[in-house]
Amino acid sequence: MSQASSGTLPIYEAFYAFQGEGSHIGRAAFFIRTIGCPVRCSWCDSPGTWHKDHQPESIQRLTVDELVGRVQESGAPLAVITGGEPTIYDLAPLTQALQQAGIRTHLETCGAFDIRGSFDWITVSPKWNLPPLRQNIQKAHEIKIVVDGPTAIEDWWEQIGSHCTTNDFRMGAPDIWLQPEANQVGTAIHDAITNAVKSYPTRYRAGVQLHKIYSCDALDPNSMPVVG
Ligand SMILES: Nc1nc2[nH]cc(C(=O)O)c2c(=O)[nH]1
Ligand code: SF4
Ligand SMILES: [Mg+2]
Repeated sequence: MSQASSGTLPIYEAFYAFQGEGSHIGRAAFFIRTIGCPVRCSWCDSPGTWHKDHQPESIQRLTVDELVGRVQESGAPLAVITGGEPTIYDLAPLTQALQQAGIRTHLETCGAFDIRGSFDWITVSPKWNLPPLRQNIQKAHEIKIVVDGPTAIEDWWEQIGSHCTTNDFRMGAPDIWLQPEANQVGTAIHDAITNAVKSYPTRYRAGVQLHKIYSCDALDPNSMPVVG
């Protein structure tokens, strides 16, 4: 995997919006989306980040200082580092600089790589093409399962359930969000999620991609078009 060279990262987009998913849904957040993802999910909504080695003109490599400056200018209290798959890079210089500037650091990752950096919040969204490491499931503050078919919920529980020390949110278990895959939104997936939440009420939460309903990312001209 390639490394960030001397305090720079290849950035696909950096924009100000609100967190559209998970426990921080609706909170103002600055998004830093790195380029490069070896996972290649069929329904990826950021496939533009896949151009790991090919860098069209629109793709920028930014320094940590530039990135922190942009977050500060925006006024956002937190920065969501996402991708692509951001953990293919050493995120320690960026996260340290953000935290020193008083900005909280949140991570969106598939969990398949070592996490290098200091994060206030870790979201692991596991992907079958490259399943997560046990230690990352244990580090996660929340787990986001993209429900892309009728067996997705039980298949993922079989895969990661034993990695969780407890499955009861009252005992400090991470929230496990069930989020409908955008192209499959419809009654069957919604019903499957509703039934799972009712059957396992301490384990699951029903999720949504609120930013797609609002199209809020597009309000910032520095955001790239969302697919799906
Ligand atoms: N507004 C907004 N919220 C998000 N939460 C997770 C996102 C992601 O692409 O990782 C995302 C995103 O792309 N936009
Ligand atoms: S892990 Fe995320 S960025 Fe990578 S292909 Fe899958 S959905 Fe897209
Ligand atoms: Mg997205």
